[in-house]
Amino acid sequence: MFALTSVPRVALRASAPAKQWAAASQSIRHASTLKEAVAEAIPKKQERLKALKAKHSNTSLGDIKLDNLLGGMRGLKVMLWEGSVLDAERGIAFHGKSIPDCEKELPSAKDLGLKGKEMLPESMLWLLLTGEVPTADQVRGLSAELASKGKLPSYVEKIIDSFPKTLHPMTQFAAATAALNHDSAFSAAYTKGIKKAEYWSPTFDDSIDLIAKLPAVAARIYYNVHGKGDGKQAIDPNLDLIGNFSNMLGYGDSVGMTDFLRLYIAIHGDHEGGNVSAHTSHLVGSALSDPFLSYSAALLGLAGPLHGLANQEVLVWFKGMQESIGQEASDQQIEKYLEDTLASGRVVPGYGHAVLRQPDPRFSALSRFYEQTPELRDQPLVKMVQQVSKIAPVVLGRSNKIKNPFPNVDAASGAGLTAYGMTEMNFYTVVFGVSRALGALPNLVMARALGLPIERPKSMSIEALEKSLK
Ligand SMILES: CC(=O)SCCNC(=O)CCNC(=O)[C@H](O)C(C)(C)COP(=O)(O)OP(=O)(O)OC[C@H]1O[C@@H](n2cnc3c(N)ncnc32)[C@H](O)[C@@H]1OP(=O)(O)O
Ligand SMILES: O=C([O-])CC(=O)C(=O)O
Repeated sequence: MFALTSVPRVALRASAPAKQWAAASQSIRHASTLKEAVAEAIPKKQERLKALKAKHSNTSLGDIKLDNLLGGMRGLKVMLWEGSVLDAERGIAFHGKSIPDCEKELPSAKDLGLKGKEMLPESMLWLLLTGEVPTADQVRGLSAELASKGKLPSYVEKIIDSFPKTLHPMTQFAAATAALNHDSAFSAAYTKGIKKAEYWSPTFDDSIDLIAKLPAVAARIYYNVHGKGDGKQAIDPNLDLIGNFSNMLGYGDSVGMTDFLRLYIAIHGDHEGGNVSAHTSHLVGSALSDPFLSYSAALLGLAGPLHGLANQEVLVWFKGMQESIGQEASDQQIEKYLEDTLASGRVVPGYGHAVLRQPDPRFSALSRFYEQTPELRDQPLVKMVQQVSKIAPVVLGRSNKIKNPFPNVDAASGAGLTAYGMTEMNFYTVVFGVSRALGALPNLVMARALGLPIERPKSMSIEALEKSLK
């Protein structure tokens, strides 16, 4: 369906004049498939990168200090990442668009005539890959394409069914994702000797294939571990990606849950390139591992408690607090519980951030959803999330080491899932993992389109540092 021959010619000529690129970019709104739109966007990016390299190859972007080396490389500008940029004060922007911008501009469930009103993750995927807001028709076409590719091969179903129920769902998710590489178009093309300039095309095909299949992988794990859904992962060709995901998970009758999942998955999709999951997929992909392997590695990073698993940890922490001080706890009791958590040497999950220095706009988007949804507003856990979000910044702010005392997205996300009946907290990071592919995989496509090299930073031993800093 996506043979290279269907790619418009303009996309394949890297050195056409600038005017032509401008025309190509305007025509993206008329591209009928996402692949056509990406093919049209790529030459323009190649041209801009070429111009930057020609002019600024030796321009400094900042010094490297010992603190950077020892401090998890914070603040070092060392990666190219096209989908989004994170500002410490304003939060995430997807090709310059904030979450409220996206909520206004991206085609929503309502725009496609579906039940619900939230923006569709397909719209976000289109924006992340092309930098353009798609039309409702383009999103409808993408939804149909994803639905047509969503079914799992039976060998993967068997692999998932062979896992013990006690194996953490994230381990199952990463293992099944890696196994999908059996049918990787990129691996097959590479083995045949595809040219470097064409790498992006099978990378795109694998990426779309994986994004299409992740909901079914997740739902099968949910069914096996928690017994929800009907175990069949049937796909309705007339539904959007998340409409189908919600059905497979067994929540399809709840418009509220389906729409909440759309918002959740759209806003968790990308958080620039340096976070652990995104960076991992970029790093692994830079060795030309295919998208299934690269994203499997990303999921293993997402499974860490300081990153994506924090959404599970938040619920564990809330449960512990409710058991200790009850559901109707006073502000003073919560303050004391927070102080005790800090004193015990544990982190308060859902708070703090490596880059953000203000409340996470994704937290605000989820809070807005809760406030505007009558069936959620008065749920005890939702109320507690809001209550803690007012007290924790004060308590954490008293510590002189915590740089950001405000809530991040993980502080809010589990409460909505719980309120809609998904009480199995060890599945929450899997939902995050269905989402993060929207950002990580487009970056692999762009990295290959732009010919980025294998990532290989320099490391130093203590001895080497002592010598070089003498
Ligand atoms: C989708 C996401 O990944 S969002 C992040 C999800 N993770 C969490 O919510 C876990 C809780 N938060 C944290 O552990 C941290 O804030 C992180 C991992 C997110 C960021 O880490 P850093 O960039 O190192 O934060 P920061 O520079 O503020 O850390 C300084 C110190 O404050 C501590 N600190 C930071 N946040 C917290 C917190 N929420 N609770 C307790 N201590 C904290 C750090 O552990 C560190 O302590 P140390 O010097 O003894 O090692
Ligand atoms: O940006 C980060 O480091 C962590 C984060 O919020 C994300 O990946 O969504």
